[in-house]
Amino acid sequence: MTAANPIVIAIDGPAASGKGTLSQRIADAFGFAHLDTGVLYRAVGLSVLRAGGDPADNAAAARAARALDPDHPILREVALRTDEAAQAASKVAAVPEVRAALLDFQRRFTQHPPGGAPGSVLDGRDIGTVVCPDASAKLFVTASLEVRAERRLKELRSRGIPAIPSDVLEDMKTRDARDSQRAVAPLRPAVDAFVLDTSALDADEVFARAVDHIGSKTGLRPSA
Ligand SMILES: Nc1ncnc2c1ncn2[C@@H]1O[C@H](COP(=O)(O)OP(=O)(O)O)[C@@H](O)[C@H]1O
Ligand SMILES: Nc1ccn([C@@H]2O[C@H](COP(=O)(O)OP(=O)(O)O)[C@@H](O)[C@H]2O)c(=O)n1
Repeated sequence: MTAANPIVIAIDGPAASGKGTLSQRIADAFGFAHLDTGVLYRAVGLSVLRAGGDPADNAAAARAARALDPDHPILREVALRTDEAAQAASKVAAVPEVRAALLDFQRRFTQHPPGGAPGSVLDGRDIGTVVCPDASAKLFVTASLEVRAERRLKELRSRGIPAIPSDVLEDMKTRDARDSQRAVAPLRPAVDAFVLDTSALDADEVFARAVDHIGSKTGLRPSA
């Protein structure tokens, strides 16, 4: 059975800041479900490309967003991790109809966390500001552009996806700019978010600080 008011932890930040890594650890530690919302935008972008369309075409992007459901096989493809999918994602992400369709998807997840979990952790760009403004705790995870590009390069190579350092850095700059400057749900910390610069912190240190913050907001401690 799902709790009446499931807890939501919101984790936002720019590309490769460590949001996904932190979110999964928090979800595991507190027994919550995790939704990487970037995957939804990547799936919409990739669907449009696969159909031979242009991710900046509002109608095509909106159609793909409305067709996405939690069982769609594209959500599990390795191709979602490529720069091509990331760029397409940040284009469809500027389309208001896409954001509206994905808002419903995300809210359903928080209201009924899979597996009857008592709460959920969502990571993205606008979780604390738009998707879950009433989240129990909000974190904004960031790091310098150079550190983030280096992390993404290592990650892509470890997944067997070929990557050129200067391209990865440029991709990140372009997406940061597009995500921060768009009219709808731009990337920015919520006023009540705890901002965590991870440039000089390893994943364990980031996790420890996040647990302290979540504890101070909710009174909860990790159960695992
Ligand atoms: N604090 C950290 N220090 C070093 N590497 C990290 C840290 N956090 C995450 N990483 C690594 O950086 C890469 C990007 O992290 P990820 O969590 O996917 O970022 P995001 O979800 O913000 O795009 C991954 O390979 C991850 O293992
Ligand atoms: N909540 C979200 C999540 C992602 N996005 C968009 O989707 C793109 C890919 O998101 P992501 O989280 O997978 O990207 P990375 O941080 O992993 O590089 C971002 O550049 C944003 O344009 C968004 O607009 N809102």
